[in-house]
Amino acid sequence: MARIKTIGVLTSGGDAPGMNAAIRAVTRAGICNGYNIKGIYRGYDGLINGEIEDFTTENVSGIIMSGGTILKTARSKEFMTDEGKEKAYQQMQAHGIDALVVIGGNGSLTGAMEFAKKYDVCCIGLPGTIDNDLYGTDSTIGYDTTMNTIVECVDRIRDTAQSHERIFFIEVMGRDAGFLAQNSAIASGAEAAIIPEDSTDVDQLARFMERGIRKSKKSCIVIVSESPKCGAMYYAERVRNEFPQYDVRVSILGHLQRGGRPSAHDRILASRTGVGAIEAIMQGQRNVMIGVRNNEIVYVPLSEAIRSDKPFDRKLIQVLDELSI
Ligand SMILES: Nc1ncnc2c1ncn2[C@@H]1O[C@H](COP(=O)(O)OP(=O)(O)OP(=O)(O)O)[C@@H](O)[C@H]1O
Ligand SMILES: O=P(O)(O)OC[C@H]1O[C@](O)(CO)[C@@H](O)[C@@H]1O
Ligand SMILES: [Mg+2]
Repeated sequence: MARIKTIGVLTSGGDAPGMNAAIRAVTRAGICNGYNIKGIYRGYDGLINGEIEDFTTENVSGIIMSGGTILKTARSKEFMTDEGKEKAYQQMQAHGIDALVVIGGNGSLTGAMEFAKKYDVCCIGLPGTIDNDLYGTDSTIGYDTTMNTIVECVDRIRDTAQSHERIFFIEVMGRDAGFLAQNSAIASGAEAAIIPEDSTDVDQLARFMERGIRKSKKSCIVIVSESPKCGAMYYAERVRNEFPQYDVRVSILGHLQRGGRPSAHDRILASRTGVGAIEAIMQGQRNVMIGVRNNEIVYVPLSEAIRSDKPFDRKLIQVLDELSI
């Protein structure tokens, strides 16, 4: 493969706090090491449509502290087709882009992997998603900020739950992963979490109600991981039917979880992995995600990073159970 001179950077999938810090790090580390950097707007859609701009260090001034993504983002249906990928490749050629840095979640990195396979281009992934569902990195950019946002919301809901002696089911994001739900439940002192990782044969609601009643607490907070069928509404309805003596309310936190200033942790993770992406390119790495494991930068093949079985520490379930008596 010819020497890489120009690197394109894009954000894709749901925005996540810290994506701007990652764009800044890729741009500045790239420029420091002699590369041309091009910002690609609106994710893969922008690549397909040629929404591409030369980036200087000024393009990324004053953004480290902002949520969202200055490059905008998209969930591109077209990139999932062969024709879409072909158009994207043609645009890369036309703009002289030799390598792509894709900041996004498991879907975005799946797209990068498929693209790299088909066209033999260098794609480097950065783990940018609030869901923390990428394999091979301890945390993803955005996860820590979102966790803190959830905890702040739960603290507030706790005040009203206690005053009215109610059970609250609070629904949080996470797609198919319960990291946000389980850890925010521990951090906010919630009474229970209902998560996909624990949904095998146990009725999580029955288990909680049994424990909850034993505890004779008058107000309870249950964090529920989003799910198309069994979200917070579903469990609240069940309690209304099966335990009519309780006063139940639901709060779905929704997209407020994705906004806001990134935490220091996410800014540092984004900065380290952004610099790591440029170092990886300089070392001739291809088609890897830059992660951090045990405080060390790691290169995770994209095919590994998108695995759907990121380990979930079941000890966390016990921690929550024992501390919520
Ligand atoms: N198999 C695939 N082939 C090509 N592109 C894909 C593929 N899977 C996903 N993508 C691209 O990645 C985009 C983002 O994926 P997705 O909506 O799953 O979000 P994500 O990157 O996982 O982020 P998050 O989960 O945080 O929102 C998709 O809209 C699509 O453009
Ligand atoms: O903003 P959208 O497209 O509704 O996506 C929501 C989804 O994106 C995420 O915020 C990030 O993947 C999920 O937790 C959530 O299910
Ligand atoms: Mg995802």
